[in-house]
Amino acid sequence: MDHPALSGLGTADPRRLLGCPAPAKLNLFLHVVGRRADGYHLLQTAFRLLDWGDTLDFTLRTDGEIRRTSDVAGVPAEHDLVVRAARLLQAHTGCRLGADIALHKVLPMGGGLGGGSSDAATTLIALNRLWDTGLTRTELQTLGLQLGADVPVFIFGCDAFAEGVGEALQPLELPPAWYVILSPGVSVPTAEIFCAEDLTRNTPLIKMADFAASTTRNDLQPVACNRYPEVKSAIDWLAQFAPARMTGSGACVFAEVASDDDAERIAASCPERWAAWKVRSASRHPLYEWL
Ligand SMILES: C[C@](O)(CO)[C@H](O)COP(=O)(O)OP(=O)(O)OC[C@H]1O[C@@H](n2ccc(N)nc2=O)[C@H](O)[C@@H]1O
Ligand SMILES: Nc1ncnc2c1ncn2[C@@H]1O[C@H](COP(=O)(O)OP(=O)(O)OP(=O)(O)O)[C@@H](O)[C@H]1O
Repeated sequence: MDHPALSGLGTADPRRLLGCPAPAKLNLFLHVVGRRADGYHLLQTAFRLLDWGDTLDFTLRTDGEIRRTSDVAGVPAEHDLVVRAARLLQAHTGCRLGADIALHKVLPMGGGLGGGSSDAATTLIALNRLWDTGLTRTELQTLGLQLGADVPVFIFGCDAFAEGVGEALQPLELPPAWYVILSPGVSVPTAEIFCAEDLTRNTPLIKMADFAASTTRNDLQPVACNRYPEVKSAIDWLAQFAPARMTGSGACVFAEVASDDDAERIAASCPERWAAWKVRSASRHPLYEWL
């Protein structure tokens, strides 16, 4: 019988899954609607998956070790969400297999693009396959939530309207779109923004059907702009071309534009001190069919 990993990306070797994508997300809006007793905030947000992200390679080990085989600047292996995700899956399932994991980082860290969370989600999805541990999508989402509030949506695997701390997900049908994304060159710690005294925490609830860019906002944006003026400068610059907004807790900002050409032109004219990308939406996670 074929090992499930045989149909892995980029290899026919059942011990390897190479080039597994970990896509970025945008929060098209983000409302803070309350706070739980444990300090975590209750949100309403729209997650949009993007056709752009990190990639990971997984190689089976039979000795149970989890090793990260690539360097990631500023993230020691023991803190890496990828390593933590692999250990969590081992502990949860009692699996005695291990893995060498190479992480090829493309997404800016602390960017609000969910890079670390997506890396963790891809690790759970890929190792569940490589180790044949057989967890369902829902079980992996629940496990992923232990690693971070943004992990479940990547396992859910499509654009979503999210409530709770971001884990109560409903699929969202959105037309394909082009975005320009700017990184203003600062890294914004998520916890610092959520802990800020000046954060609005009582935005009224909306219904999913009422979601529209014009009537929503990112409640974390004013706090991040106050503390990191480069975020505000990037929004102001991008807003010359199209309505611009911060994603997640920042620092990246984005605008939806009409075409590939517009995205190319705007990204190319970005001030040199910032990085800019033209990015297409992706309605499905590339590993969606693996669960
Ligand atoms: C801002 C978003 O990216 C929007 O999608 C997420 O809410 C953040 O998700 P994340 O990066 O996976 O965040 P976590 O690693 O779970 O949490 C980091 C810190 O942010 C704060 N936090 C996060 C999520 C949330 N709903 N309420 C919070 O108050 C907590 O202080 C937490 O200690
Ligand atoms: N594999 C990883 N990739 C990126 N960051 C990681 C990883 N593992 C741990 N981290 C830590 O997590 C922090 C946040 O990284 P990440 O890129 O996910 O932020 P983010 O895009 O703001 O996420 P979010 O949108 O989920 O808040 C980093 O500063 C880093 O210290």
